[in-house]
Amino acid sequence: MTAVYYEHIKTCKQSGARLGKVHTPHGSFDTPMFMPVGTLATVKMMSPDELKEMDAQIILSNTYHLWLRPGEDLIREAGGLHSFMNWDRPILTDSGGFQVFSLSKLRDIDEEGVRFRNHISGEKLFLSPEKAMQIQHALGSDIMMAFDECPPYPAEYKYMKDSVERTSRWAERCLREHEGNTTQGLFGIVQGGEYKDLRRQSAEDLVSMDFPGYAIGGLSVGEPKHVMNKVLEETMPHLPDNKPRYLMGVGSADALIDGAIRGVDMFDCVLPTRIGRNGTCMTSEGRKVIRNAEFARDFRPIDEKCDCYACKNYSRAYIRHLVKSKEAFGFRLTSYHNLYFLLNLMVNVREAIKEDRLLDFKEEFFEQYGFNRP
Ligand SMILES: CO[C@@H]1O[C@H](CNc2nc3cc4c(=O)[nH]c(N)nc4cc3[nH]2)[C@@H](O)[C@H]1O
Ligand SMILES: [Zn+2]
Repeated sequence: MTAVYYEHIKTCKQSGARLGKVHTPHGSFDTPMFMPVGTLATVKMMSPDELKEMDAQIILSNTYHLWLRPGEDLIREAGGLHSFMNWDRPILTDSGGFQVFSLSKLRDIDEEGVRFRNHISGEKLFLSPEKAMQIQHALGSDIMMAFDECPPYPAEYKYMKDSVERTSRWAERCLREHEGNTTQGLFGIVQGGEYKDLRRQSAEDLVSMDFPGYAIGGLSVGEPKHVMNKVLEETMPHLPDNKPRYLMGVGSADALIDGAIRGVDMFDCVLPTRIGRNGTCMTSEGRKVIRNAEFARDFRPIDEKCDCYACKNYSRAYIRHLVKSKEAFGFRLTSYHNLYFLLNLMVNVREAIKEDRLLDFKEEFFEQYGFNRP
């Protein structure tokens, strides 16, 4: 049995979405699942106890950021990321490719890897498939990601084809570097942009290398929602049913539901904590910008249908006051609620799959959230 493996529980008769579990060396998690992002070895503003309180079953961290600061050697000396950040449940680490492209201006890519400048110190750096594996080995994450190129959206067909073929060659180099490692699972990342034939080629290349799981990359990079859904529908048939599928960087409520319907098992996004830090909350009636004047004397909870710590104990007026005053506790409450909102959404999605009614759930949720409103 590999370090990371998928257990299929059932498929929703109404939607085709699947209920499952992913088993890892640090425990298992239910799918479909949302994974809170802890880029710099912390899910911003949240303690591990609070994350457990909201039943976060797996969190993310990031190779690029931790390599730059504090450095993978220090984390290895600490006994790995789990002991460094006191999190004893599963951790998934992204491989750094995407972050190089989204954070470092001066960079160039060739067969060997990516040369770029450290976005903090400006020093010249080089990241290769092998280096990305070595860093994740030092971090000790349960699920590692292959080193890939996530081309900008949109990208020319020729560029995308060359990039997909290089990403497949890089995936082989990652597997070679990872050989013999029995305590960490390595996922391949499917690329190909919005080109159906390139998505197929990328998926077939990676499936032939027999990864324990597959991510769908190159999305949530500014493309319209219908393009994301189309790419998912065109990619899923080429991925095996007995392995997890992870849609990278996706985190709005509607995208999580639409992704689960199209067979996605794992999601991550910085959205809940990022918008929480500027005083915006996800609620069952859509997003509310709690810092707005309309909430100054509103003594209701953020979301009257939410039973999270923030909604059980504090009002919109109080949280608005804290956020306007730049009080950290205010951002802790909005972050806590937003993470809870998405984790709880996935609890409801899993329930709906169990009861073969995920399409009905989607309709009810979209109606209430206001997605269907013209
Ligand atoms: C919508 O929020 C913005 O967009 C990002 C989320 N979107 C996203 N797409 C991704 C694609 C890939 C990929 O193809 N490969 C690898 N290795 N990692 C990836 C990570 C990704 N994250 C947030 O960071 C935020 O800035
Ligand atoms: Zn709440």
